[in-house]
Amino acid sequence: MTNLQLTSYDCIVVGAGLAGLIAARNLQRQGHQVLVIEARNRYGGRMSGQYLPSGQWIDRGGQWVGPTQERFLALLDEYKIRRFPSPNQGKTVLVFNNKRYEFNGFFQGFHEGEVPDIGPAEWQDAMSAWARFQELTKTLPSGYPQSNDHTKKLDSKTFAQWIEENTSTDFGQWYFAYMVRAVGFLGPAEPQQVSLLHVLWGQNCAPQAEHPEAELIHGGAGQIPDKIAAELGERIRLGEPVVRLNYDSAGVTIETTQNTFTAKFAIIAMPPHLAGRIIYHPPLPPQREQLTQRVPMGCCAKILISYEQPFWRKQGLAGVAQGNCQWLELCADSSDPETGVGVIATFVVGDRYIRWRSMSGPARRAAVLSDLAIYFGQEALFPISYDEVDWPGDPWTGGAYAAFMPPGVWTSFGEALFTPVGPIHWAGTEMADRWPGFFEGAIRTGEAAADRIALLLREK
Ligand SMILES: Cc1cc2nc3c(=O)[nH]c(=O)nc-3n(C[C@H](O)[C@H](O)[C@H](O)COP(=O)(O)OP(=O)(O)OC[C@H]3O[C@@H](n4cnc5c(N)ncnc54)[C@H](O)[C@@H]3O)c2cc1C
Ligand SMILES: [Mg+2]
Repeated sequence: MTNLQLTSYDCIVVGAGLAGLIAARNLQRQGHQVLVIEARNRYGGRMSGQYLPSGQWIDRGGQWVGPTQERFLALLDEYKIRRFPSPNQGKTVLVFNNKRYEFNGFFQGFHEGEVPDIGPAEWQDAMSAWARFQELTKTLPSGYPQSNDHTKKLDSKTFAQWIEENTSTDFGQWYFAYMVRAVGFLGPAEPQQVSLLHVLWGQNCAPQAEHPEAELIHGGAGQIPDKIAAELGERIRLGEPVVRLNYDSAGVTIETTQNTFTAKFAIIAMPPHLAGRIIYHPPLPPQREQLTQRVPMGCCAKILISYEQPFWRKQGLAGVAQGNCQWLELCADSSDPETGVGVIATFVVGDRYIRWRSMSGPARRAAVLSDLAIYFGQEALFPISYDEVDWPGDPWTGGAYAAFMPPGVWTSFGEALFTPVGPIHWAGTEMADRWPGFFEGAIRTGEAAADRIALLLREK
């Protein structure tokens, strides 16, 4: 038995991640009665931080912001949160097939600066395939992928198939696998798991060329949820998973594990697979039911390793590394110059994650540190702290950084991602048409959902 709460709300927002918090805050600012219901005992979802004993913060979820992420930048400015350029002075390390290279450049699809000394045929193979990839992205119109003959063809292929057809060297193959596995394109995913159409779409609406990792935040992105939540005060309930949602044209009745609430509208602000776990009555349209069975989260753990100092700088290294090592394909310097502590953020992704997660805690740590030593030298073996964030093992997220589309999903079920069902509206970074998978996408969908509900409330 759950307790029926007598107040009826204008809108109940389910999920206090960034999208849900923004939606609720914006509705409340317009004078509407809102309630936010969150499963976890904390706000923020994938926006989550922590201070270490050293005084250095770490972001357990997302951490970076880039110059074209306008809504996120506006939010940072609104709360007077200061940023700093992501440290990248010095050489990048590339380790490919057990050979180590240092170079004054970087590549994640498009490349900048010096080219690594990988061999002209290998580099040329990657670059000419990149040019073809770019050409192919231009064949998609802007906005969500529509369903037509062209997109259906692209959606019938995995990214692995495209890589196979367009590269002829080991390095060329890895160049693209790295992009989808380490960098993301929403997911991240192993290339054989993701639709070519999805990758092309990700490249169009969230391109690395716009430098989404250009800046970091003093004190971390994880400080933001508390600031938004402070404005909502008592209107957020933590530790109450929503289990059931009944709806009709008059509104919604929402059951949590403890209580029952009613409202005119609901915004479900979470990744699609979690939205699909709620029991809806009447059942959702079959297209939506089918969609939420098909949108998996990326398989990725984040690891933050800190050191007395950013020791790699003494060797002229940037703290940025990429390569096909056994566990780590991407490392990034996340040291805040104001603390002096050295922090490397890294990820274990895809099939590497599955193997790594089956090992003991000490073995996982040893695996990560030994790869760091290959990239940055023996000092990497002696951190002052080591934090693993196992997002796939966390039932209230289920993976990182975000969800991705396997073949056939966009063109058969894509519309259900954002189409409201009666009084139920959707939000969350996965359904953004600009910067999906990023904080920016989450904010955009939260703002859009609040705008739509505000309009509907005026009409009611
Ligand atoms: C490791 C990692 C690194 C990332 N790096 C970056 C980065 O550097 N820059 C960037 O811009 N983005 C990054 N991202 C992505 C960014 O964090 C997300 O896009 C964003 O935080 C998603 O917000 P959201 O509100 O859409 O979803 P979430 O944050 O997932 O919020 C959903 C909320 O719903 C709650 N919930 C789920 N089910 C229920 C239920 N039944 N009842 C009640 N509540 C429920 C969850 O607990 C959660 O709080 C990263 C993410 C991860 C995980
Ligand atoms: Mg969030």
